[in-house]
Amino acid sequence: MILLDGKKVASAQDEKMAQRVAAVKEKGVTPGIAVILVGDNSASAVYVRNKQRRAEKLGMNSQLIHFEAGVTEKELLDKIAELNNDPQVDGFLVQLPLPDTIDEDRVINAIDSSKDVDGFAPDNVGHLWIGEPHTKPATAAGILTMLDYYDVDLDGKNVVIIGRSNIVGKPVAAMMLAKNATVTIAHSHTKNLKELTKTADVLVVAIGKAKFVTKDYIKDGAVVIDVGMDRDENGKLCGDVDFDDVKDTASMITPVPGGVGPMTITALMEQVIELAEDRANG
Ligand SMILES: Nc1nc(=O)c2c([nH]1)NC[C@@H]1CN(c3ccc(C(=O)N[C@@H](CCC(=O)O)C(=O)O)cc3)C=[N+]21
Repeated sequence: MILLDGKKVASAQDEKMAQRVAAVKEKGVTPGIAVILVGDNSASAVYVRNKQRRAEKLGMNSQLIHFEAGVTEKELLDKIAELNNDPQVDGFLVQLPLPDTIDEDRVINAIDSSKDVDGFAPDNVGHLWIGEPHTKPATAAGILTMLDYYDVDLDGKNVVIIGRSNIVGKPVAAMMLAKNATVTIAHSHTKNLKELTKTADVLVVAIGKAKFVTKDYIKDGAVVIDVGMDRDENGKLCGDVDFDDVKDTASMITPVPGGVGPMTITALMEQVIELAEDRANG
C-alpha cells in the first residue's frame, strides 16, 4: 500500500509556490488572502490557523477577521463589501458552516466572484462544470493535485464519490469528469452502497462519519481518498475511512491527518497566488 502523503506533496508544492510569490513581489504585488471566521468552533479555528501559517510561510499577506457567533448578517455583509473593494486582497473566504442565524447563500453570493477563492459562487460553479474554471474549490483541487503527483491517471477509471456537498462531492465530480473518469456520486439515499463502492477504482469519501468505510466497501487495489475530519471514540482526529481495516485492500490511501487537509491549504494558496499574478499582469 502506498500512503498518499499530503504533507510531503504540500511541502514540494510550497517550494514552487514560494518562488511564484517572490516573482510576483518583484512586480510590486504581494498576494493577499483574508479569511472570515464566525464563532468559536474549535475545528474551524485549527483550519484557519493552518491557513494563516502557510500564507505567512509563503511570504503572502494574510488577515484573519474573527466575528463572534452573535454577529449580524449586515455586519458580515459590510465586511465582505469592504474586502471586495480592497485592492490588497486578491481573494478571501468565509469559513463554513455559519451559525443558523445567518443565511449562508446570501453571504456566499455577496463575495465578488473574482475574489471567491473557494469557488463557491454560482458563476464559478458554472465555469467549473463547463470545464473552464475560474477559481476551484480547494479540497477538490488539492485531491486532484495529489493524484497527479502520485501518477494516478483518471482517464476511463470508475470513480465513486460518497457525499454530494457543494464544498467537496460536487466539485470533485466536475473535476474528475474533466479528466475523463466515469463518475458516480453516492449519498444518503443511495441503494446498495457497498455494491456500488466496490466498483470504484478510485473511491472518494466525504460524509463526515468517523471510520464509516471499512474493507468490505472496497475493491482490491482501489485508491482511497479520505476527506473526513472526524473524532474517534477517544476524541482523536480520524477520517471517514477505517484506515487500519482497509490498508491491506487499498493500493493507495490518504491518511487523516496528513492527507487531504494539507492539500486543501496548498490549493487555496495556489489559487490566491494565481489571482495575484493576474493582478500583477494587469
Ligand atoms: N469556506 C470554507 N472553505 C474551506 O476550505 C473549508 C471550510 N469553509 N470549512 C471547513 C473545511 C475544512 N477544511 C480544512 C482545511 C485544512 C485542514 C487541515 O489542515 N488538516 C490537517 C490538520 C488537522 C488538525 O490537526 O486538526 C490535516 O488533515 O493534516 C482540514 C480541514 C477547510 N474547509
